[in-house]
Amino acid sequence: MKGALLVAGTTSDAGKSVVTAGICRWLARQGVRVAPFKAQNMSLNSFVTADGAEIGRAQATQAAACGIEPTADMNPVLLKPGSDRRSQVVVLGRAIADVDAMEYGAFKARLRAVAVESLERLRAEYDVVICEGAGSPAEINLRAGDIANMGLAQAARLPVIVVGDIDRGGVFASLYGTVALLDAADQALIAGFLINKFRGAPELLAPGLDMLHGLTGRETYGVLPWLDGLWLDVEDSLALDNRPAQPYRPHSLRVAVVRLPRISNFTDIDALASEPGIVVRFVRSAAELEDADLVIIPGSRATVSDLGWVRETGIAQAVQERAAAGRPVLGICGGYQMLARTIHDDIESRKGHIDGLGLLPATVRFTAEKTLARPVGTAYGHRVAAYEIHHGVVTVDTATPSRPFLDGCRSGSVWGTTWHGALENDAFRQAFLADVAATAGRPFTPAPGISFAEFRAARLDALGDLIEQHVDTGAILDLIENGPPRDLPLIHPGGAR
Ligand SMILES: NC(=O)CC[C@H](N)C(=O)O
Repeated sequence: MKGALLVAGTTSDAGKSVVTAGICRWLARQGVRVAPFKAQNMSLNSFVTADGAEIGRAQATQAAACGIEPTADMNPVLLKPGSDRRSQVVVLGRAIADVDAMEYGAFKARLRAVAVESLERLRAEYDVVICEGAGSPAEINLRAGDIANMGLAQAARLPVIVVGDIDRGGVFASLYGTVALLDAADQALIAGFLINKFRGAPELLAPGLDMLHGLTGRETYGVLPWLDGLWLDVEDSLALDNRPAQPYRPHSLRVAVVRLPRISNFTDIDALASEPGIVVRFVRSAAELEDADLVIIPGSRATVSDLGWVRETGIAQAVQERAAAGRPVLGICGGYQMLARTIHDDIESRKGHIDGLGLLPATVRFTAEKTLARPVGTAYGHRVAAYEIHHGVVTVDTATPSRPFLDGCRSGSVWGTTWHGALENDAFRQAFLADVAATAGRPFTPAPGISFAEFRAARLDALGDLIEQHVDTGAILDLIENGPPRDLPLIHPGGAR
């Protein structure tokens, strides 16, 4: 079979990434040569491909669902917001500009061609490409310049399914309204719907689906049940904030991750979810650090401004007191930079010389050039493969004694590294956690035989199962191969007359 499909959504966080990953996994299991694609992604979770290109983390995970190596073509445009107004624009894996929304408009026409070419290359290489939209296709103010939703679907003649999140409520209005707000040509590509995050009684939903069909002439291809505890690296930070706090148990290792305003690559923490007996909480206040065995300051897209927030919230002082008391703290990339003595930044914040928290003997200097790398090293006697994404270059001050830790250092109970993904390495993670537990005085021993790769594969399989069990897969295959049904009715938007 050969073809493609675009998975759009009524809102951000409707579940497009998860559905795309699920369809990819299900197709790959059928022996189909399939690849994921997202023309334009806005995310602070990114990944470095084998050839050193930066792409959205979700596309890397979807590639894993397909059983293939991620490439820059799978996410040709990545926007990384550094403030409410400005984003770094990454094109085919390289940061090319830092722009506001108006300036970005000027790039768009060029980027549509880039995205369409990437998709064409993927379609030449793979039999099926499952494309993920961005936000909602019914952002009518942005339709003219769109490259990720209907603009892409038109350019590449893609059939489209729209995913709606029933847990938010208003799912019928948003599905109907999404179609009705589009012009006739766009409507002709919208084949039907998927309902996501359903946890009610199917018999109560059924009449609504019939009515939706009557109103739109379009099928609902499936109703996906709510899946608890899917802590997936395909999620964005919106989903992160909806995560309920887990209870601490007496023997659990308690990890508090500082929820920085511009948190990036929080998927680093994901590997901890594979360890039984670890409870991870994202925290915003100093008080919440108190009972944690390990505090992690994760990556940040805006190190200096997030460091300002860390000081304002009192978290800085709490972390300094912890370190003085010999309690564990780990800084990763932006978090590591914050733990340094000084930061020189004329690039990201343009704030010049800033004092860090001074918990590690290190100095940070921001450079215009972005480091994108896939380093391999050793720690605790185990091999560690990781990835790096940063402008700030940290130099460890050898005049002050500290111990090496990955590419960074350890001083007392404070560890710092620029490396993302290190915790995915099983033997290293377990040795590090055992050290943390011993330092914190917590009777926690990592369970033997845990494999993050297997844990991740099992989760991707669960998504494949979700599609297999709850979606009319025959109809999806038909869409992929033959495009949208030809007789789809036009919904007159109505409007005031
Ligand atoms: N990945 C990160 O945490 C990046 C840290 C910082 N924003 C830099 O670019 O250096």
